[in-house]
Amino acid sequence: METTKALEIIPAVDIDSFLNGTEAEKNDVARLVDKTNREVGFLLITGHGIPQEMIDDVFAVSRTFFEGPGETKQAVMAPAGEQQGYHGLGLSGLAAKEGNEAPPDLREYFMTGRLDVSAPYFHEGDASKYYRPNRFPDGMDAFRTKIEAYYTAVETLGQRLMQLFARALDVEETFFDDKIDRHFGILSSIYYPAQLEAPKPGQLRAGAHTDYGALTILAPSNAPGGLEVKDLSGEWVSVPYMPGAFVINIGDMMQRWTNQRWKSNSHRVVNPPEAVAHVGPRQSLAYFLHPNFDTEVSAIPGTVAKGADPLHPSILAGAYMSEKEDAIATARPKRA
Ligand SMILES: O=C(O)CCC(=O)C(=O)O
Ligand SMILES: [Fe+2]
Repeated sequence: METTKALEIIPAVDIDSFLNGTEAEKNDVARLVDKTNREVGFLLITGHGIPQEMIDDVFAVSRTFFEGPGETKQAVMAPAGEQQGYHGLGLSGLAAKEGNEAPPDLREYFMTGRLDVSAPYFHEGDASKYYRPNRFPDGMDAFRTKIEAYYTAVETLGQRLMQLFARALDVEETFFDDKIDRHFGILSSIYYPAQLEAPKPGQLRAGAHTDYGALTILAPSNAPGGLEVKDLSGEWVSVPYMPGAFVINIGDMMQRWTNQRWKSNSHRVVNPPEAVAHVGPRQSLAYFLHPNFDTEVSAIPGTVAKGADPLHPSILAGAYMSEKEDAIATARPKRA
């Protein structure tokens, strides 16, 4: 499908007019966001204020890490059941979350959580499960500083996007503020290697899945073998690459929060065409915004019709996450 057609399904929104605009401009952006989130749950945003150079720096330090010595990666491996740290090639598959049998995804990734988890809140009760300390490789200072700077930038953008979402949902713009001020958002720097051998039948760079947080801020790179999302008729559409734009999508928790008014849509990362598969890797940066672990996710006022019951019971964000993680753990794909 050509880009213009794809942009009708997944529109590009300049959010500068929300961040710095008049009331009328803010409302225009909010209306468009509401429409898109109802229909496809994916949009592109420009005017977000994060310089391309900052994104490119994270791609560069990440590439050095992923293409560097195996020992460096092993040393910061995330232990089973933990997110922070390195996740090796062929160890996990996103399709498993949906209960689908599939060979492991053709990707490796490095995950960074909240930068400062020293306050007591992050250690009370179950909390420490969601707020683990980060695991950075020794002697790679640029890797750490570039990732941390980017984490802070997308963390702030995520908070502003939640304000935009609140406006789009016709609640106070600050509605989500105290529900995400101690979020357990996590940044994944993902590396999809060049494919020197053909993938196994059914094997993808990332199998079809939905994200489970509130929203995802994705910085893709312009390499063949990219992101696809389901359109209204259930056909896969390539998400267009637009320099400087982020892809924003709704996760399962936001779908629940909006009583399914907004769609947490299925997406996947396909393999590159065979002729260019060996040429190089694809990289992306995905920041998953998860609310505070003790935030109650229940239908937002106005999303349930008069006299109707909410479609889902209320659930704590942390408990919801654990449920999903357990489902993945029991459905781990077979090693290729
Ligand atoms: O790399 C991408 O473009 C998307 C990755 C993704 O969907 C995920 O990690 O949840
Ligand atoms: Fe995803």
